[in-house]
Amino acid sequence: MKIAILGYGTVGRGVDQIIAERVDGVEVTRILELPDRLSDPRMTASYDEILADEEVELVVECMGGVEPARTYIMAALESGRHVVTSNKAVVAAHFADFAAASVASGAGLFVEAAVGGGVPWIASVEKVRRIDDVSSFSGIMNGTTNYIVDAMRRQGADFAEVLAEAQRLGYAERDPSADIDGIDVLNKTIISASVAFGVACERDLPASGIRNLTKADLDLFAARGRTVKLLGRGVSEGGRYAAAVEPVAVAADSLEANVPGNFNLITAVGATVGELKFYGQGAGSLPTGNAIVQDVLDCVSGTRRPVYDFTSQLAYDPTLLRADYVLRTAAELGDAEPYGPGAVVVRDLTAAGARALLDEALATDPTTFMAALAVEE
Ligand SMILES: NC(=O)C1=CN([C@@H]2O[C@H](COP(=O)(O)OP(=O)(O)OC[C@H]3O[C@@H](n4cnc5c(N)ncnc54)[C@H](OP(=O)(O)O)[C@@H]3O)[C@@H](O)[C@H]2O)C=CC1
Ligand SMILES: N[C@@H](CC=O)C(=O)O
Repeated sequence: MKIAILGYGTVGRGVDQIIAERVDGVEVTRILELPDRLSDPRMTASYDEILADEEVELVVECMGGVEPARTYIMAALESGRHVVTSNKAVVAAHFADFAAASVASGAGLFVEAAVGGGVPWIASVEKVRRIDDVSSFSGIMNGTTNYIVDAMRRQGADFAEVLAEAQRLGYAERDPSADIDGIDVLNKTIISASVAFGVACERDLPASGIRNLTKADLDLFAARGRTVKLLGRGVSEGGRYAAAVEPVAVAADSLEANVPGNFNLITAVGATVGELKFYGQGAGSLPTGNAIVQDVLDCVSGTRRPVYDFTSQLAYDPTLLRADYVLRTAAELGDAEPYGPGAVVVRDLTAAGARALLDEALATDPTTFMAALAVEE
């Protein structure tokens, strides 16, 4: 099969390298690149030229961003080209439109690499759903922030320095605010909830990140047998679902606490299968390129052709996610109990209520950090 790659950055190069070195029967014949960087005979700056090439049957989109990625993906699907994308921002924003266009034209839509980098998460959730409803999912879905927290915790590294290293290694988003403010995990959580629950997921989910996390915060939690991980979570029960993104203070001996570097660990729960955990590199050129090439191979062989159906009648109910929350803040908060030096705990908040409380605290103390307390098993 002849394919085109849109965007020749960290992920696009990884895809090209893996196909060139390890895959027979797939050829990258076209690459969309910016006009001042046409360094390879396969490159063009014209997407129309790629669409006009009838030999190209599949388009790999790894440019990032919402536009023009949305327009290019829709045009490919409408022309009957299969689409494989790693771009969670555009999928989270337009998943239902892409799914409808894919069904209408019969072209395949593959989004494995958009969540969990090299971890085969999306295909596994699809497989779980052949037998079980997914009752919950939860996990570390961002390599950059896991890399940062791991280095701060194990090496006492400085937040800004280690973020710069994650950028150098190709883990971080173009604007790393998306990583450290939880936006990247929000997009991945929306996609995961859509696939896991078969619902057009609410986009306005509670989300917070680790921008204000300090070594002192990690020490505070360590003294209580915990560490902090940024988690995306979703739950579905009784015809309702909820999802959220937030730092969670997990037990120091939990699997999540001990996930190193750029690795992700995502858990799904189904009635008959029970708990399943998926672990691997969540970011980087070759792991993410691998996930894309796996999708390409599924498409070429016809072994997997996801059909996304978002017609489930689940109602969004943010009260399903509740926890106790620790805030390290100089702000005075009602209903708060002491937790440690400079920190308080507020009991039994919804994730949405906690996000509102965080905003209130940030208005007084912009350095406030908040984490949910994971229930001790
Ligand atoms: N890096 C990773 O580990 C992972 C990334 N992803 C996702 O994959 C996508 C790509 O990420 P990544 O490879 O890291 O990003 P990069 O910025 O490294 O690569 C994107 C490339 O696309 C180019 N580009 C942007 N717009 C256009 C356009 N209109 N025409 C042609 N080229 C264009 C960019 O050029 P320029 O830089 O000059 O704008 C850049 O070279 C993103 O959606 C990201 O979220 C998903 C999983 C893991
Ligand atoms: N910036 C993202 C890249 C992969 O999705 C991350 O760090 O996980």
